[in-house]
Amino acid sequence: MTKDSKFLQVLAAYDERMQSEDEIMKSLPVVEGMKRRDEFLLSVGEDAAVFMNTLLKSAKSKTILEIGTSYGYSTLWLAEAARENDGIVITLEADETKVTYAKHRLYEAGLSKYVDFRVGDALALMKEAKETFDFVLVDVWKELYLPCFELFYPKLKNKAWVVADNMIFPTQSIEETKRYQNRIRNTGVFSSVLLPIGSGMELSQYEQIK
Ligand SMILES: C[S@@+](CC[C@H](N)C(=O)[O-])C[C@H]1O[C@@H](n2cnc3c(N)ncnc32)[C@H](O)[C@@H]1O
Repeated sequence: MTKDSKFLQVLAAYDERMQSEDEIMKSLPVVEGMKRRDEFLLSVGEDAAVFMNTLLKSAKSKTILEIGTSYGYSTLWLAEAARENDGIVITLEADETKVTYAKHRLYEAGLSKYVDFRVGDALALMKEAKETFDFVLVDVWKELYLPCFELFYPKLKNKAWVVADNMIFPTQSIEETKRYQNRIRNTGVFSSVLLPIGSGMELSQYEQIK
């Protein structure tokens, strides 16, 4: 993994924030943690990020959709691959404060040019989107996985990759993520596998019926 120094500096800042947040989150009762969830990065974590970054580069994916920017940790990794692929990350987030932070970090990493930040409700933004996608990361609140899928499915290019996070953890949202998993597997047009990376990722590749 060769990454430039600006990327590594920004990554170190995220890692520092992540470590202190992990301690706070561990000390909070589940209900309190849920109430305060907007304070935290809630990132996919490094293993999942490295996996997606590598996959994007091998697949040479150009039009990358991220549903759930949060504070931009996963966006950083997707954008680093987009730069190599001469592509773009379109990232959707409802919370403007988080987007402001993410924009600042991506600017520091020298990757702003490769990210199109769209602020608002992901479902509305996806309905408006004119693009078709080579890669989608689904990492929004879990009750939205299924409605999000119905909106991006018609916008997938042939052989597009779709990654959905939190298929294994947290266990409280397993019912919702399972519903997404059943839906994508039952279409019959995706090859899909559950990977024990990070919080569990459903990796699916779309293959158009000829
Ligand atoms: C798990 S976090 C994303 C983490 C991020 N992908 C990362 O790895 O750094 C989920 C994000 O989805 C956002 N979100 C929730 N509902 C949304 C909606 N309807 N439209 C857009 N964003 C939404 C939340 O504000 C939150 O920041």
